[in-house]
Amino acid sequence: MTALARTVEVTRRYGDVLALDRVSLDIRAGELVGLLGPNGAGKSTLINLFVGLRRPTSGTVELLGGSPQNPVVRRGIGVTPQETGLPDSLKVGEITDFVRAHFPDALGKDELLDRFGLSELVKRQVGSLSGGQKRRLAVALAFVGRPRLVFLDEPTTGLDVEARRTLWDGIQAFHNEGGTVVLTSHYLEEIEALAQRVVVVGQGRVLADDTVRAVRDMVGVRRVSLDAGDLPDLPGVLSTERQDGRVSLLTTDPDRLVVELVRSGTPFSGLEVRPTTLEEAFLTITAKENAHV
Ligand SMILES: Nc1ncnc2c1ncn2[C@@H]1O[C@H](COP(=O)(O)OP(=O)(O)OP(=O)(O)O)[C@@H](O)[C@H]1O
Repeated sequence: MTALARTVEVTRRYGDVLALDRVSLDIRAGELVGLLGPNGAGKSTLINLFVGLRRPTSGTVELLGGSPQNPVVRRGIGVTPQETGLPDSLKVGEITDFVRAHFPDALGKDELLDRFGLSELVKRQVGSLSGGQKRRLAVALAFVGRPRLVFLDEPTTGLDVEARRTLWDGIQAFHNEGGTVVLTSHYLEEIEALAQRVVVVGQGRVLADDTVRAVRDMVGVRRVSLDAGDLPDLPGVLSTERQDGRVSLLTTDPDRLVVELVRSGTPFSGLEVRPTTLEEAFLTITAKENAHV
């Protein structure tokens, strides 16, 4: 498969901060790749290097067979950075037309707005939109120029469930037609809904590059919380915290843990099992790995 974007041994420093550390990555045509990792992992830096907003300190970045610094090359991509500023006084339809005018074969306005559930907002000024609506518009605009490759940095942060699903549908439709997508997310759920390939980034390095399933097993840590006194030794516990009589256990196998807890006859109440944040999962896994060194 052809690589549409590639980094080779890319390092990026900001002063003393090593944001990316010799990252080599190929984004192949037709892929939907999720970049997953905790805050400060280097995801945005990687996207910014791919789209030419930053240059590497060392190593090379290729985009669509050329340099990301070349504006002609960049015309073939769509980008929604983590933060965007759209002019408040323009209407949704006007902004869409403005962006469309930059591309020779732009997507029709109605089609674009329909795809991203924005049709009813076409006459609204951007300043009057909710945060979530603005974000959806910003993401939609990445698709205006019929790009071959789209980079979305945390496309759905701050969106409610329904808005998130509408965006996912728009992104998925583009991908189903053969489009290539790279998106960053903190949400494993989002990556699972969209991507086949997950690249886990941590401390500037690629920690894993695999299928969603394989990575889920790696970071699929759950938090089991309960009100209880002393607990017996339970299987598969990665860490234990206790606060005000409430115990929180992190585990990759909550079912087994709860079965063993019940079997032990230990009195407890208020049992709750919920996903951990990715950050918690990473901290746990890293702490465990370090403990074994
Ligand atoms: N312009 C900058 N100047 C100095 N340090 C920076 C700059 N941009 C990023 N960094 C640092 O580089 C590291 C990687 O940041 P980056 O924004 O790429 O991470 P991220 O994975 O996108 O994080 P988040 O999920 O919080 O957006 C962090 O330590 C960050 O503080």
